[in-house]
Amino acid sequence: MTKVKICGIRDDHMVRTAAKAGADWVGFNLVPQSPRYIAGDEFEGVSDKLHALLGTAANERVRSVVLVADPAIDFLRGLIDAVPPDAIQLHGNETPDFVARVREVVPNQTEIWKAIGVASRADLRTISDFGAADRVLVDAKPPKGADRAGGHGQTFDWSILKGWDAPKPWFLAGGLTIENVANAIYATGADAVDVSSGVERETGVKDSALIRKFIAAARPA
Ligand SMILES: O=C(O)c1ccccc1N[C@@H]1O[C@H](COP(=O)(O)O)[C@@H](O)[C@H]1O
Repeated sequence: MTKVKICGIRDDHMVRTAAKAGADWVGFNLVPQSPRYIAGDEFEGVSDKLHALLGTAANERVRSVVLVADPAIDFLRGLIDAVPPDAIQLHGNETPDFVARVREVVPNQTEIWKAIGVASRADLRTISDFGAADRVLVDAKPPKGADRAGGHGQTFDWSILKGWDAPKPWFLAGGLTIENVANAIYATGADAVDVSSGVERETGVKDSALIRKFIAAARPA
């Protein structure tokens, strides 16, 4: 069954909605430039709000992911000490060496995911450099001049994944919607998908019905 991550959730109600709809992961965004940012106001940026959301996810038995971009190592230490998520998603310009450093400071029970923007088969080859990552998110590259690496609702040419021998577990991300997700899974062979913009009624505002429809579309009966 295709696994689904719903990213950019900002309130308890949507955590519960996603969990009840059958999401495998919920993602919380700590990228300040993002419209899905969960403001950090204390403890090196780990806010009470994030703490509460991670607690709700644990109660709802849905796995939690904290999305960061080019974080300071000390910031990650603070995050882990406060309340460790099930995964940390690195969605900036992190190098393979940096990801390896993150792996050293984050306990093994928290997975490290690395997002890679792709537009060609050559971009896919860079993935094998990220040996320290548990999973990769294969996402569209951001538009030119964008202030953040993801969450733009843009797809990429899925045909570049044809015949790809993935070196590790991976997600398909980038512009997935209730209309295109089934076709995207068919075209790429992805067994896990990640969505943010595609389940929003307006930028940064998740929609319960779209979350339910997206998960149903990713897992047709
Ligand atoms: O959602 C954001 O604003 C965001 C900001 C910075 C880095 C990543 C971000 N989102 C991630 O991007 C992909 C694709 O999102 P979309 O479905 O195309 O909106 C997804 O993994 C989000 O987690």
